[in-house]
Amino acid sequence: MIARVIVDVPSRATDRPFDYAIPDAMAGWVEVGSRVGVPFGGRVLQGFVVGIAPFAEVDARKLKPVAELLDHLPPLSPDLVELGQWIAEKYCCPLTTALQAMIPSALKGKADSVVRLSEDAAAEPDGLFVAEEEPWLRYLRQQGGEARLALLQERFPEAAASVKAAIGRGTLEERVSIRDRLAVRKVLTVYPSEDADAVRAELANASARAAKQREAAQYMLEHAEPIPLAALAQALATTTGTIRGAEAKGWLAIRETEQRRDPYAGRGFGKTAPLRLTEGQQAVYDELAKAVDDASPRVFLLHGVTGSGKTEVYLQAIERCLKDDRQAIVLVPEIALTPQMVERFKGRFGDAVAVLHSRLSSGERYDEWRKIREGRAEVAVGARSAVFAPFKRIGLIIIDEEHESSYKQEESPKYHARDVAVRRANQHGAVVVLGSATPSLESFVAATASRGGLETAGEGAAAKRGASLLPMPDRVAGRPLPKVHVVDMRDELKDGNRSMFSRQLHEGLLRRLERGEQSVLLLNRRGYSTFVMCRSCGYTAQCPHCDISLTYHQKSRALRCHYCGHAEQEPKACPSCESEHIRFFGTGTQRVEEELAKLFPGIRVIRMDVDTTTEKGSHEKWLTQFGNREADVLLGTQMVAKGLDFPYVTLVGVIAADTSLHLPDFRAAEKTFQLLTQVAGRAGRHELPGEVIVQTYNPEHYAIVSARHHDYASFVREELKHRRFMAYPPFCRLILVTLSHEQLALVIGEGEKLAGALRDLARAAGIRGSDEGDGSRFMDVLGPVASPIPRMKDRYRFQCMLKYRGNVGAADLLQQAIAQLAGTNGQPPVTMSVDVDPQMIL
Ligand SMILES: Nc1ncnc2c1ncn2[C@@H]1O[C@H](COP(=O)(O)OP(=O)(O)OP(=O)(O)O)[C@@H](O)[C@H]1O
Ligand SMILES: [Zn+2]
Ligand SMILES: [Zn+2]
Repeated sequence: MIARVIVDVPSRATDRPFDYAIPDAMAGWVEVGSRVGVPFGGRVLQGFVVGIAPFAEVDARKLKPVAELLDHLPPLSPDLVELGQWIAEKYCCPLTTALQAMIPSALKGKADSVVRLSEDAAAEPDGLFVAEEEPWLRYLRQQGGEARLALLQERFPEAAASVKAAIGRGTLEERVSIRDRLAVRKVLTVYPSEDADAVRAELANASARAAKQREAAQYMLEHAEPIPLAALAQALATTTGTIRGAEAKGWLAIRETEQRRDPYAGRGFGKTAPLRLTEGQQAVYDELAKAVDDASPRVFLLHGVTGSGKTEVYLQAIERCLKDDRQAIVLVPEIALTPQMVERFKGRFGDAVAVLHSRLSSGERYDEWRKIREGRAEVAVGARSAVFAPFKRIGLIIIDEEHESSYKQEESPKYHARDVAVRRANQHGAVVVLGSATPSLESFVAATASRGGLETAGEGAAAKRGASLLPMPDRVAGRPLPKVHVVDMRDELKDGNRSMFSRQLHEGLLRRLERGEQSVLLLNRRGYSTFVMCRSCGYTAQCPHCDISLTYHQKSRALRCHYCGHAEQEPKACPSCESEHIRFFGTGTQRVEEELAKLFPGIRVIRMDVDTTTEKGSHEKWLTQFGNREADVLLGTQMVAKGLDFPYVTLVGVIAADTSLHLPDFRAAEKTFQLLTQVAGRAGRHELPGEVIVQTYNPEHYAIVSARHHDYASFVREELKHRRFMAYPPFCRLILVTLSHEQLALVIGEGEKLAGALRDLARAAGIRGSDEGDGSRFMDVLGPVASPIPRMKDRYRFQCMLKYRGNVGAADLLQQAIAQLAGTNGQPPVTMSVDVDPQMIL
């Protein structure tokens, strides 16, 4: 039999299956989805089996055999391999990149060379043409004749020649294996002896000297439960050696067992029972339950205002799905994957929940992943990549806060979890629920297009199957949405208030302090930087390697580049005009915190931003403290806007609403509206009514006006007008190609060639531009133009944008165009990065 293998070299030239013979010993073990080591260009590389065939396409005698099988259970299933093929095609990336994204990082092994003495050489030392006193040889014998080559090299750097010679003669054999970066964690565990009566009898007669050993044996007789060796030693205040002594006497047994890392171990999750659904929830649930029972693929957009009880609907829909003996995946934005969220799922489904997110160690993530694959979990809750959870029978995939841009991966494979989820649901006959209080325009339009007659690009995830809209317009228990006040900061300045807090927000905070209620303060930092500027000449400090302002870090008094890490000292005088009036501008969270302390002496503030949440578990710690009312104010960036549900929060303040409004991104208004609506939704979710104060310099902007009135519909109406006029998604689709290289001329030249090739290919295929024809099917090639960040890490960046509509095969044309630019090595002379359906235009 033949294995078709995709080797783990992410390049265009190797992006196809290569055939290998399956050795007899491995037959039956190698499957589609298996991870193997295969000889390739003089090395052994890791690869995935994507097909098994009876015959090779090349001369069978030239076929090399698969060198090793890396796992006994294949890490990928055939349906995931197929999904990978779809991703590679849609997002223009090598198949290996797509497949690698589906497995935990702990499984991404690296090649490792092992040398061992050949049988003959080991038996017959004289047969070796190396002096017996060679230290490396002595070492090798001590190690039982085998050692990692890297270790040998490290210990005996001078021995390279004689080791190589020995390999050349065949007295040393080299074997290349791919070791996982991380294996299953093993612990030594103590078990009671199988023959308890015999032990009892022996103990009765044993000498008094081995008191501690007897104690250990006695303990195991009384406690039938196995216990880790270290724990037993500690409990008995003795050494592990003593317990091993008892083992030697046969009084107990010590075995190696696998320890599973459970990041939530020891945390009691109070069991929750399903709530009685409100009328609105019930109507939605009924629809979902029916679809889950049907087991045919469907997509729903659940548009429920903040606090409408979407999570409870998810929980009960999952329950329904589990009853059918099918599994469920819940995707949550990384930033919202708070303990609060995890608790809700663990509380309902207990141990059947596996949690996958980036704050887990790679070992923990590996164990959670295996819990899914081995069928010990039925619900996976996780960030973007949890869409690849290795379940066998998926019945339901929920994407909470579906509008979040973090569902799009920014590195290759640049997939969107929403689209992947829809594809995966099709494979499994599963239901997809996209939930949000502020659905993305793409999803909303897809779910209403059939009814409203909107003609759009119509290829989005939701559009494929005609998504159905499920509205939940009211909060549970008739609670009102909070009142939103918009404060015009220009008026504040006119009236002589130069503080970053308007009089209203100041007043609001004061009242909360008096009443012992809590406030959430959001500093909108998107598009905001804390930069250093000279007030005399306007000079701003720039990174010497990237065309971007340096960011000021107060703690270290240093200027740092967020793209390349370049750091320098804060300047004392302006490098341009030598003025001393150079200082840092901008409102970082640190400055807000200082200002709060000044204005409200004794105020207790928890600050959450990238600086205070780097440590593992810090996120969780801050939120627990806030939940316990150990602070008056939770101050933070975007991360305080999502998913939090605290009963004593009655005020939400937005310090600078419009910093994100003027970004050079066609989604700027949409993102601002979403952020404001989401953060406003944190207030007054329980008995106490809430209030929101939004500070802005653009009070008449429709994004702000709509957020103020909780009016999603009017926002969408206005925004769609702009999108249609500018021909942006959802009225077309985009592919962004970024070219980068150290040489500017090369980048521009290749950019011109690429754009030219694309235009020629389009013309040859009979595809017109948007200004010709009726606009229902077109493709425009824009650029090349300098990227918004024109230089990064000393590399110049130019971009081309494909704007298209209808079935034009844009990704395919792009691949062809790039292939035309490729040199003899199969690669174009500059780096090209392709982003299909880009979320970040920056
Ligand atoms: N049927 C119900 N009866 C009583 N309380 C409910 C019910 N459903 C939900 N709740 C409560 O209402 C509150 C808001 O619900 P939930 O957090 O699920 O809203 P949401 O729609 O997910 O909001 P957001 O989009 O703001 O995160 C929660 O405290 C939840 O426990
Ligand atoms: Zn100056
Ligand atoms: Zn830089």
